[in-house]
Amino acid sequence: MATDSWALAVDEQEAAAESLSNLHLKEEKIKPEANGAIVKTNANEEKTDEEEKEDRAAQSLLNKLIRSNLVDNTNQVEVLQRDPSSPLYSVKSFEELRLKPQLLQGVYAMGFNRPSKIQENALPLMLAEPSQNLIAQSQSGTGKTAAFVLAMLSQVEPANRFPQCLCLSPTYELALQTGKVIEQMGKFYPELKLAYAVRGNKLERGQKISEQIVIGTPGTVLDWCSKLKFIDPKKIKVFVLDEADVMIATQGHQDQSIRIQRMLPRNCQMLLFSATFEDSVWKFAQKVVPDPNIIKLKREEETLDTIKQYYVLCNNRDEKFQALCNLYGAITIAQAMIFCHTRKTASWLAAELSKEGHQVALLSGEMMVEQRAAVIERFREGKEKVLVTTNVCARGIDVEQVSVVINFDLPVDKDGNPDNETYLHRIGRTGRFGKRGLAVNMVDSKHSMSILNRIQEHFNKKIERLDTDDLDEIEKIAN
Ligand SMILES: Nc1ncnc2c1ncn2[C@@H]1O[C@H](COP(=O)(O)OP(=O)(O)OP(=O)(O)O)[C@@H](O)[C@H]1O
Repeated sequence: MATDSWALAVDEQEAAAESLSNLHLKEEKIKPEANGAIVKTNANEEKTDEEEKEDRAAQSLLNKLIRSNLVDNTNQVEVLQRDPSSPLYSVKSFEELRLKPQLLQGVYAMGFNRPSKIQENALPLMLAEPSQNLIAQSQSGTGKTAAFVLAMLSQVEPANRFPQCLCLSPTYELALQTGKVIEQMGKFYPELKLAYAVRGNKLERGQKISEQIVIGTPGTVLDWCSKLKFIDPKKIKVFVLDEADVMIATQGHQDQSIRIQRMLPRNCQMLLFSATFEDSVWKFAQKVVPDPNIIKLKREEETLDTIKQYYVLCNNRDEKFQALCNLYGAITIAQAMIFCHTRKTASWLAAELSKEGHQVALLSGEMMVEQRAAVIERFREGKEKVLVTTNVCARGIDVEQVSVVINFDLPVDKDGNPDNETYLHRIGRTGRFGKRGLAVNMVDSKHSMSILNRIQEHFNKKIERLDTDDLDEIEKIAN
């Protein structure tokens, strides 16, 4: 097994390097279209060390860039009200929210017909009088951004030329994405202006900003509120903490957010949104949102119940490749994702498949975020049917319509043990929305066979052997 442990060491190094390089964002390309906000977009000035290292932010951005629709979620919403007598009810239409006409126009201009589940529950609460605090959790892509943007836009008074709503985002790029939603939704309010408090946006000392909404990263917002005094925090009516889970993964952001929150008036409405609710997020949420109402919408459970799982026994990488070629016709009936452990294997495999005349896409950690988004977008549109990628690179990215997953390498953790969570996450998405999923695992050594056995035991689900030289068997799995 000497070669195995050596390979694992190489893999580990590559995987670590991959996660580090995930945030090589091409900042100068994204230009905010803020009305009146001046933003200097110098990449070097913009990034902090923490942001470089943080790859959750890149995943979140990728998901935002590739997503054009709401994520379907049939799970129930859990609502915990602070005051049980407060009139909390769900709304089924945007009209029922009695939004200002300009906002209703903005919502419809964005193509939204009715509120999403989180919007339906959170909006009446956020718009209630007197104002209420809220902690809301719902998976990425379920409409949280639109929800708090509507809350900010409903409460802002455009005639007042000073900041009234403050929104914190974990990174520059995520701040720009949210800024775009504010601009789109608020476009029928011509007098409304938005400022980006991000590093690189240098204003003259002593200046007071007149934009009614400020969106930015915690460090710069803190400077603008305290040291530089561009913003009077006492005049803020609505304070939003977006992507709290991504936020606290970045060192320093948590403390800065708390320091900003302490400068705000007592009656300022505090809203906190997160895609997940680990303990750390929850603790942070309770520190920055006093007396909260809580809305939770669970992520749909991933399950292996509707998925046919197979393994193919091979002796080496070339045999795995041959087996994959034998399977190719069957797997490309649907869209397939092929996972490799390292970038090197992924690049090799994509090149070999292309040489065989197959059209495949490669998603790799060394690509810039926009390049990765473009690859996933093409795949999502069905322009390529097969996407070759690594686990690190594809972690946390939702590609909903995949119904075939090939583990060219089985998922292992950094100690070389089976990574059951990743296995479930990769495969457990394939059979969603009633579609049947298919998973094929390539095994090429005693070591990988033992990993497969441990995965079987863990999930208590049998993984059948598949002979890829047997055409009848291949036909069977395709149907
Ligand atoms: N009511 C709606 N009707 C139709 N589309 C919507 C609605 N609300 C949001 N969307 C769209 O759904 C997608 C996801 O929404 P949004 O970005 O608000 O989700 P999110 O929960 O904030 O995601 P994240 O956790 O990644 O920030 C966006 O493309 C958005 O334009």
